[in-house]
Amino acid sequence: MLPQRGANLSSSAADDLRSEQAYLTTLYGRLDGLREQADRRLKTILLEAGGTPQGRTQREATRAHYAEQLAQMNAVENGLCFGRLDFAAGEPRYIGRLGLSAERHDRDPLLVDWRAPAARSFYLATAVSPDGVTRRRHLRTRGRVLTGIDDEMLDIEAAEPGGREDVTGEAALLSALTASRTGRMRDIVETIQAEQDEVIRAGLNGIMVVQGGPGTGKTAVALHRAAYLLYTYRAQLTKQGVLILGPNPTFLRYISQVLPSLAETGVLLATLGDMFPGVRARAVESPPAAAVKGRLGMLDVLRKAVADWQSVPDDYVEVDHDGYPLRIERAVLEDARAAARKSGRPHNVARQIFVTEAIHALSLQIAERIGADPLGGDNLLSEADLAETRRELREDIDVQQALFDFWPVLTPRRVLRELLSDPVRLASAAGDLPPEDSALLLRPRDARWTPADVPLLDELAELLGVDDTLRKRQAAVERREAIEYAEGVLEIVEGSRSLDFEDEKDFEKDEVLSAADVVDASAFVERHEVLDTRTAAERAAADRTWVFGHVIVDEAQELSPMAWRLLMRRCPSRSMTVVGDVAQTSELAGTTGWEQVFEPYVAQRWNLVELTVNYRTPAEVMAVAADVLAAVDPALQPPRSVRSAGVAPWALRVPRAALPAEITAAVRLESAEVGEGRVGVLVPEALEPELGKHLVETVPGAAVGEQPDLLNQVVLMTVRQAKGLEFDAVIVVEPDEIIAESPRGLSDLYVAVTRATQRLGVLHTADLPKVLTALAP
Ligand SMILES: Nc1ncnc2c1ncn2[C@@H]1O[C@H](COP(=O)(O)OP(=O)(O)OP(=O)(O)O)[C@@H](O)[C@H]1O
Repeated sequence: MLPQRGANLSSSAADDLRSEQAYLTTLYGRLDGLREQADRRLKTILLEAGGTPQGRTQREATRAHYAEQLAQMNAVENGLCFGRLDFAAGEPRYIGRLGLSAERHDRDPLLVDWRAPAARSFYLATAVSPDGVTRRRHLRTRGRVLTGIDDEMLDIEAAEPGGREDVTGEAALLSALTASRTGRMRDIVETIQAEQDEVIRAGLNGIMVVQGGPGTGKTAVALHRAAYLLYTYRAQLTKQGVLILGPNPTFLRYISQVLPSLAETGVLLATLGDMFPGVRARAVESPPAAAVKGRLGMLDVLRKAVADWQSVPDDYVEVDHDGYPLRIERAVLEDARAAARKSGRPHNVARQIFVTEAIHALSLQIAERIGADPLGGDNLLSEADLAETRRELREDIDVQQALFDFWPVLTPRRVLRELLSDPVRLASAAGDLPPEDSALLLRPRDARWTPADVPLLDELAELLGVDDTLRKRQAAVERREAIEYAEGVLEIVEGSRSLDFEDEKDFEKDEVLSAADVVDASAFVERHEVLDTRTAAERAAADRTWVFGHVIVDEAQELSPMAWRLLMRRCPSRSMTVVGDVAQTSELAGTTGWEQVFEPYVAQRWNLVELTVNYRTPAEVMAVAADVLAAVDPALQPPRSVRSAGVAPWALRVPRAALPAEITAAVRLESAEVGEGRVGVLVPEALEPELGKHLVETVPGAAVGEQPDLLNQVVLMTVRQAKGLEFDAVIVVEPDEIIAESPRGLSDLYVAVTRATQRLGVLHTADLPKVLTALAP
């Protein structure tokens, strides 16, 4: 029998709770049933072995399918069902993190996935435009227990006085917004707002830019959009994968729980520093140096740097070949180089042409010496002799080495490392780069990679290319060896056939097939080749040339033009969601206008969507932020806060010598105010070491350093590190220094003050900067 779908509209609150709990229990029962079924099937598959290569591939796909189903069902254990819609006519509809079908297929689903079209009214219906919905109900749960119900009546007459038209599910939304932060971002699936829903459910094609002020839910929307796209275009996107690019590893950890809680794991979360396989670029460098690396002017520098490795001798070099000295003249190498360059192929690929041309010229030189007709006739060497001469030259180690010296096989890392650490190479490649810029690039040879190096490495990988012939030759050799090995194995099997069965009296040898009867050596190799069982995201992470089905960029305003080139290469279909705020740009090579970014790639063919409501920062704090924003650019509008916190932001002037101790005191006070919540102390870069050291000495468990753990209750960091994060209480230290530290200092201060979800305080030793005078006592 179908469970009764909840209570009718007139039931009492207690009845409602009871009947909704019963429905929840039914849903969990169904989930458990499906989970057991998937688990059983998975175990059966894991016990199967052998079979044809095709059979094994199919089995692997089925295994992955059940494993994924199980992971999804485990992920939605908390908050499985969070909403219900009642309609003027028909059955109520329950909305959850996952769809659950009824056992009988002719019945309506028990639970509708939040991403399904049938769930959409849950996010869009309003009293003015109810779309047939009479009531939206939010179910609050802890584990499998229902703890509360929030109802919204959606007919105008029944609407509560004072209710707001601009938000849906106001009670549930406010409860989510005022909850203490935990150091990990939560999903917002229960309270997505209409303007956010539009972005989340937009189609897959084209570039959509989501511009929104701080706290408008850009990150939340980007993550939910990834989950929506994977649900709606699953076949396409699980194969190609979805990339989410975030600003730094701390931020990635902060958002890392959101997609798993939505039962989606097939997404690659990465920073720019992760985008070159084999390199984890984490070192910090000066913002001006990063800015130079981010500009398109670097393209010419890199091209020249590669060309500089294609050298020629002043006059000639001499090698020993076949017992005779062989002169390799400058002119021969110049001609070979010109031919290779003319091919337009990447350096490592064009190398084949260089070598072929040079060897050809040298073979003629040798023919001249040994094949000259003493009687003055044509050269005595035949075409076959010449081919043999070329083969000998090719195989001569000394010749190979000489040609290698003039056109070496190069890796991006080597070229970039040498370029940035060798003043002679840098000066030669710098070209039109102003000397002060190229001076910023120079660094020690053993310097660690920085995120701004990654687009340069990627660009060099394109300029250098990979000479596949060697790799293919190597793969063919390996396969030949594997077949030889397989033939050996089959011979052993064949040889041991009589031994295996010799004790069996009634054994009819000819009736038993041995391995060699059913499989030849090459099929044997295929069968034993390891299947690639990695997900698209895992394979993409290891492959520089991977092309993603969709790319989502967060804090996109910080990316440099060189970084955009890298990203566009990963997404030739230009299926992208780009979220950011041009008022928050800190990176000097970042952007302050989206047109500049996309014009070169898609001209006008990109969409701009704006988010206008701030869900994070209360009105009192936003009033302070608005003054800072006006100083960044008077044309920019701050987003509208959805709530006020009832707490006025404060500022306190303290003597410089007392600053560390005053921070500790303020942290203690704010910690007491926010209870379980988080306190963030945002400081100028220059003061971070000193103030961080003092804080960890005086506040046990405070997190500081390059990648502080946000799970700690108190975290001290620079504004740059705090990009995209939030804290219940924020203490901004020395705002005038934050402004002075960078040409984008005002934007940095804007970011700093908008990190607060409840409380904001400012500690300063000099006069308050003009933009914060509203805080003066
Ligand atoms: N519809 C919503 N329901 C509940 N919480 C929401 C909603 N939208 C946003 N939030 C919350 O508001 C806060 C800010 O969201 P988010 O970090 O995505 O904003 P943002 O636009 O990326 O901000 P910033 O530009 O400052 O990084 C988060 O705590 C997020 O969970």
